[in-house]
Amino acid sequence: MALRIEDYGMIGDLHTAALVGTDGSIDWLCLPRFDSPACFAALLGDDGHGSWRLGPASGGRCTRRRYRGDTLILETEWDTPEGAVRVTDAMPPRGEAADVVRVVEGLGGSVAMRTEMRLRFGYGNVSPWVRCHDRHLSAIAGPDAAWLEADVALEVEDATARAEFTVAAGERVAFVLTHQPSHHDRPALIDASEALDDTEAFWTDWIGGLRYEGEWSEAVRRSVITLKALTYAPTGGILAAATTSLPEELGGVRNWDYRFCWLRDASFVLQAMLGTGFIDEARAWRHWLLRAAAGDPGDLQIMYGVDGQHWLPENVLDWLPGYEGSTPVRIGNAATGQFQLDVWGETLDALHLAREADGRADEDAWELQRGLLDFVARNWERPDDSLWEVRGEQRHFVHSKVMAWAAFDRAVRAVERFGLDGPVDQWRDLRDRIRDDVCEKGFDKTRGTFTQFYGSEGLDAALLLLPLVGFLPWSDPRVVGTVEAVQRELTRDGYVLRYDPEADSGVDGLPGKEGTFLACTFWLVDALHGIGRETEARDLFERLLKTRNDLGLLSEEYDPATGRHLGNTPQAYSHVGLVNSARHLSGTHPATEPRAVKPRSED
Ligand SMILES: OC[C@H]1O[C@H](O[C@H]2O[C@H](CO)[C@@H](O)[C@H](O)[C@H]2O)[C@H](O)[C@@H](O)[C@@H]1O
Repeated sequence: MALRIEDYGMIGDLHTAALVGTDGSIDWLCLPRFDSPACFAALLGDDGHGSWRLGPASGGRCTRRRYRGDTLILETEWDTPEGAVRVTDAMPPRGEAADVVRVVEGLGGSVAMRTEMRLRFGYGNVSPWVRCHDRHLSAIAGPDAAWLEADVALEVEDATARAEFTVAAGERVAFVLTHQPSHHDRPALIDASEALDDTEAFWTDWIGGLRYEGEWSEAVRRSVITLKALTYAPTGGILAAATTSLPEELGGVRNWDYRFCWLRDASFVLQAMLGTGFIDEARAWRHWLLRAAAGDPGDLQIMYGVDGQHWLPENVLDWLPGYEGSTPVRIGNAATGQFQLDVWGETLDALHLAREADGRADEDAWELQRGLLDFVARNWERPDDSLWEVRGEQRHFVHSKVMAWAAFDRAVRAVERFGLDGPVDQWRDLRDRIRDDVCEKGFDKTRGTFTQFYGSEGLDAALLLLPLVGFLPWSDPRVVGTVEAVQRELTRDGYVLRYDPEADSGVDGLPGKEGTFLACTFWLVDALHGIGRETEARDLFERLLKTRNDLGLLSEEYDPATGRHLGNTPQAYSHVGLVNSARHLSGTHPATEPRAVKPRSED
């Protein structure tokens, strides 16, 4: 059985990522890309679906672990009765092929070690043809080939490689797993020590670009590193999370594939990246977006593959029993075909932010924006599926309409600030019409709160974003009433639910419940700060920091009753929330300014 979600740490090479457990087992790894089939899928099944354990022969969880400085090099240590040992795991910057480097180091005494590697391609469904000669192993099946080079002799039985060895203090034993499409020649061998040095140099250099002088600097650094690790370097696409089908309810059906680039999630990531000085990432994402969204603006999808791929059909992997029995295990995502009005607003907001940060107009981006604005002008009155991607009836979701308002607001500002060309009076008029529509139909005067959709009895945590996007000021009684209603009715032990799935006779069309949503809880921090309840905001933020695992990672959701992480991990949304709330509370981004970003040159 897989470990608790919070027991996993992530290593990655900006093409893909692996999850390493506290027991030294890699239980998740898709090769060669984030969205490729997994070769280690024990996370969603058992060892028979692929895993690679490396740790003391006596087994058990590590005594401690940490990332080496501000890098994605993971150091896992065990203190055993015989002595102490460290396993250092990393994926070096991608060269010719994908590599996973694991180095065992004796720290004291003499420790008996064991490794057991089951490569199972195709999400655990394909057992490869494995050949082994002393310290070298090769595995091949269909499109995949992998090689393991070890400093100790390997044995193979039932397509499983094993080795037992002892490390004394000061000794090192290295393993390098390399993957390449099977029709390519075997790539050149890499040296484990040099690879670790390269990995350290890469991350140390990258984090040097951070511009953040606020509080909670350690947590912010780890979150931006995690966000960077969720970026697909060849294209600049930003993933929602590194996994598929980690459940929002243990044993439930709310299991989705997050290994894609949602325009909404990526827009949130951009806010955090731009707000901490990473302008290059914003440029790369803008280029990715211009390529992915090229064509008819009406065909804009809410998500794309890491390379801009449009077709992401949802399928069920019926041979995988799921994380703690949570089925179905899905790959692909049917939400691709949904109409989520907010995405047009989020995308236009992100392009506006990127332009502000860059300080110059980009003709191609403006042409795309004009097309998107035309679409919003013609479609903002349609019901949609909302940012929560509900699979029930389409509705007039308040947050979606507000993001349509934001689309025209940013367009007006772009014309005013950059002198760009466009029908600005028409956009001003639409902006006013949408605001009037929302305030008339989306506000419940009796309860003093905005509602989830027009005429709804339910609330929505996304309503906390209304002042953040500049729709109304924090001082507006309707904003204060909404923040208080969300806090009163949508929290569990202080943590925020996205919405009540049972309100309005079941708004999302799905059975079961889910945990509290971490991004929404960070939005509540921002909202409490915005309405001047500073102490509460800080207390909630501190509580949220405690929900991070020992490595500073957050999944999508959290169950306050059990203290367990839920949903896909690590999740960009959650880490964005952390970075932005830290910035708000530290005063490096006043919550009263709609998503204002200070250009790096002004820092
Ligand atoms: O709850 C139903 C939906 O859940 C997923 O969507 C959530 O994750 C997305 C990626 O982070 C995020 O953009 C969205 O706001 C969240 O609701 C899932 O991807 C959907 O298919 C599913 O319908």
